Amino acid sequence: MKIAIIGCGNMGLAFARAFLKFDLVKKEDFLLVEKGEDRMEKLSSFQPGVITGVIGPQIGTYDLIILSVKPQDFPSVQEALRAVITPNQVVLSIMAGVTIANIQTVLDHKAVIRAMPNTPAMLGMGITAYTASPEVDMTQLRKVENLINATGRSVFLEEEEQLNAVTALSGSGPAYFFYVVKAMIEAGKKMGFEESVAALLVKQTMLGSFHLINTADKSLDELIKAVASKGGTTEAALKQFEAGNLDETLIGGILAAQMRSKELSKG
Ligand SMILES: NC(=O)C1=CN([C@@H]2O[C@H](COP(=O)(O)OP(=O)(O)OC[C@H]3O[C@@H](n4cnc5c(N)ncnc54)[C@H](OP(=O)(O)O)[C@@H]3O)[C@@H](O)[C@H]2O)C=CC1
Ligand SMILES: O=C(O)[C@@H]1CCC=N1
Repeated sequence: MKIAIIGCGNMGLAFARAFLKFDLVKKEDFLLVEKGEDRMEKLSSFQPGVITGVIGPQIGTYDLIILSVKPQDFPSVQEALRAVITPNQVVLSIMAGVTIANIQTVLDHKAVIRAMPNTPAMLGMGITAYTASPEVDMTQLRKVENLINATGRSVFLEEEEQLNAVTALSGSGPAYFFYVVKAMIEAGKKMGFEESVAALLVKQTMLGSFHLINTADKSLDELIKAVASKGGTTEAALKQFEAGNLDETLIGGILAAQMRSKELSKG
């Protein structure tokens, strides 16, 4: 399969690397479109078939076009892409909040898959939810699904609207996790540890706890209870979290992310 990627930043490149790792695409079958000079230089080590700063007619010869620019940069590629896109191509967009209908209209192109991955895709440990316009046939959908699965796991959604919630939950989710880890490391530093020691304590705690969630035959409440002894240290921390409505704050933040995704959908 020949793939053109428009916007080769964090996610565009993570996708390209994952496809290569699983031999789903040959290096020479990539066309990478990128704006930044320094970024283009970085891409050359990747040795793709073509690296370019402009969208030209050659794009029409690729099977799949991945749109991985920021939503606000999408207008900068629309006109050029609309002029060269061909009917048999499939567009895969990972842009937050940009709807299939919008992409179809501005590109005058019907076969569009919209997906929302997350940054663990860089390690092949991402989760991507996706949906497709009816004009994407089953063979095309399966091929793209295989590509997405090289970046981790995936889930097909019937309702495109749900991608706003996915964006808020798992798309942005890694940042919430890093935020909590960072705060815990800060607490460790405040208690007198070197950053490296605090980071080791926190990271291993998060890793082990994640595996407990996945393997222990206990609910999250039971897992919390198993740590929090009556009258003990954990209870003191949890009381403080509750007093500050930490769970409500987190839920509110995630709903704000969903709202932002909906706003982006309106253009
Ligand atoms: N980061 C994440 O966790 C996730 C991001 N997404 C979505 O993925 C998309 C990409 O995000 P991310 O990879 O983080 O962003 P990046 O900024 O890292 O990558 C986007 C790249 O596109 C380049 N670009 C901008 N305009 C053009 C253009 N006209 N032609 C070619 N290249 C262009 C940018 O260059 P320059 O920097 O010079 O502008 C940049 O290098 C976004 O739409 C985002 O919503 C989805 C899921 C998760
Ligand atoms: O913050 C954003 O808009 C993108 C979408 C999900 C993660 N990053």
